[in-house]
Amino acid sequence: VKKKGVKDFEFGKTLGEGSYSTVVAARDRSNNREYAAKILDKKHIIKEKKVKYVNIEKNTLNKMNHPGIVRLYYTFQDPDSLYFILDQAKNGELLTFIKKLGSFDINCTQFYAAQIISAIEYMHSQGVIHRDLKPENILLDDKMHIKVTDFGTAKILEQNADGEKDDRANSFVGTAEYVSPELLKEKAACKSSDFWALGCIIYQLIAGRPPFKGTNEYMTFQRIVHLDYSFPEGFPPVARDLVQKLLVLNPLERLGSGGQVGIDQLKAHPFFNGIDWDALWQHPAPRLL
Ligand SMILES: NC(=O)Nc1ccc2c(c1)=C(Cc1cc(-c3cccc(C(=O)NCCN4CCCCC4)c3)c[nH]1)C(=O)N=2
Repeated sequence: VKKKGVKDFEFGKTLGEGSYSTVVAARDRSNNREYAAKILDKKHIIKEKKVKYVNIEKNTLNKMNHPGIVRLYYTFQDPDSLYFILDQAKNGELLTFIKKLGSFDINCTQFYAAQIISAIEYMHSQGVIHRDLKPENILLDDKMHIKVTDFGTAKILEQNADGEKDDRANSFVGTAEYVSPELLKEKAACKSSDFWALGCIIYQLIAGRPPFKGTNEYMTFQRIVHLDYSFPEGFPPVARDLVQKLLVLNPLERLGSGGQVGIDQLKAHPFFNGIDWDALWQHPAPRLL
């Protein structure tokens, strides 16, 4: 099969700008299929010592095959740039909808939280921790189903000597409001760190703002490590119980931790009563009101 290159695509409007990448709409000239091209400037990547992150993103995305995770179709380069040809998610970032609507009702929150759990369950089954889950990295496709993206700061848990996957990933990453206490205190993320971020996202979908937000990053970190947050009036009790079981300082005691058993306990939480986990990706998305 001939390897695709820049000439095989027509590039269009900018969909997003990151610190090390620009995402533009791309159309395959041979079949008119639409994609998102994530374009990275080689000089900038090298100068900022981000080559490692580019390889992590390519290696993790190449392992993924799940409806809730953005798919990597092709990679190629030209003299100045690296190109990742990915799924285009027509409706952009979940964050845009949270800002537009203020907050989601319980039915929409339940659906999107379930889709995020399904994507986390799959990532973890592949030995991948995302480490930077947040509404900006959760995209919405034309069916308003989610597609998790931005695996540049993900961690592939390596098989260690006795065949066990080591479960701690060292190096600081993440976005202040969603960073887990263990990452702040021990500089080590684990699978459970993704469930901490889930707790922050569920809180934000209902409250319209993340639970930990200080006037600066340091104050945000202080609030996290001291579990300094509160629920607004009218926060539904069943959602409150779920968030309180996710925003637990000890990663081992956090709902969802403990492998598949932990994830099954999370999926069995009363907040998800009525969710058919097997039909989740065939189910039409609820209308966002
Ligand atoms: N860091 C990353 O890896 N970033 C990525 C990766 C893959 C990817 C990615 C980012 C994408 C970003 C994206 C951004 C957008 C987008 C940007 C700006 C506006 C819109 C837009 O308005 N879409 C129409 C629907 N709107 C949504 C908001 C309310 C009004 C109606 C979409 C669509 N897709 C994408 O489609 N695929």
